[in-house]
Amino acid sequence: MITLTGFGKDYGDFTAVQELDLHIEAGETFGFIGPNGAGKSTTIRFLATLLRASRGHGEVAGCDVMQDPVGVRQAVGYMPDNFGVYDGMRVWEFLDFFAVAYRIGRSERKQIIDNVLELLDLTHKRDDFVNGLSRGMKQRLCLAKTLVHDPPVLILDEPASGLDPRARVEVKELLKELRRMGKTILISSHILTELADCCTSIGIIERGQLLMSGPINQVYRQIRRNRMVEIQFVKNADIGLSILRSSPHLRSLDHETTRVVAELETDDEGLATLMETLIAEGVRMRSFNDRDPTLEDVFMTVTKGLVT
Ligand SMILES: Nc1ncnc2c1ncn2[C@@H]1O[C@H](COP(=O)(O)OP(=O)(O)OP(=O)(O)O)[C@@H](O)[C@H]1O
Repeated sequence: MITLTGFGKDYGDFTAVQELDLHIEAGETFGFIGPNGAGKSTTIRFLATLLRASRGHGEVAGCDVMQDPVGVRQAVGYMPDNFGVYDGMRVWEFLDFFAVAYRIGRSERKQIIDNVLELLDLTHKRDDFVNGLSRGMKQRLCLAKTLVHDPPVLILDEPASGLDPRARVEVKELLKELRRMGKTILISSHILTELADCCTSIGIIERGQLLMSGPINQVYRQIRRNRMVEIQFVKNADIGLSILRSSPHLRSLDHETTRVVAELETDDEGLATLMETLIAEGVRMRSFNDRDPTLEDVFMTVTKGLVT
């Protein structure tokens, strides 16, 4: 649904983005992660047809970003990192303004606006003035305006920045809902916890270079070949411990009475075999938890902290 091939952008002598290749499948929620100044907004603004590439090209929903910007705009709902709202406009008028810009007919507009307000839980604010809304509500309204033309692709630049924890959770829930609706979503952030549980794939960018990208679990696995397994024994913990200690895959072991954290250099098959052996030897467990590294582990491993 979104492809970038050799995309690069220079501002004068400064290269903000080098040669970036990216591929995002339909239905993905892609987290675009990088420190401040890494080149996220530059890439996003190109995809939103607001900036010309210095090299390379891009495609969104089958439309070439440079050759067919109108096609791209029809397919994309774009939320910039800094957005303005107009004074003296009511919430429904703000949405109506964008609906008109997308040439949606008068007869359809009211229903569309009602639906979008309901989805974003803003129905009760319909007649309020936009500039009187809280930051969280303004952010939700801005997300609402990206949806009025029902685009298959959403490109959201730091949609949860500056929000309090409750509003952040609401944004995450909304993203999940939009994914369920079949939208392809590209969301940028430098706040990792924000993206960890709502993305299906991620890309990590630093100093204008994509350091790593792919399905989130694959990226985790690439970072840490060893698996961290947390086991809670109910019976025969001593047998369980000796099985673990004799495993050729064991790299480290941390245990306290009935709870064990074992680091094993193995794959899914290896873990399944271990579980089988434990059960066959009469070890009873109440949990066997293959703990993934966190997004923060991945980020710290991949980036070098070169951009400030
Ligand atoms: N119009 C511009 N002219 C000159 N340099 C620019 C311009 N826009 C961005 N840059 C520079 O390009 C680099 C990448 O900026 P960009 O805004 O794409 O980063 P970002 O990853 O979105 O950062 P942030 O998380 O802080 O928004 C930065 O060093 C920035 O200062």
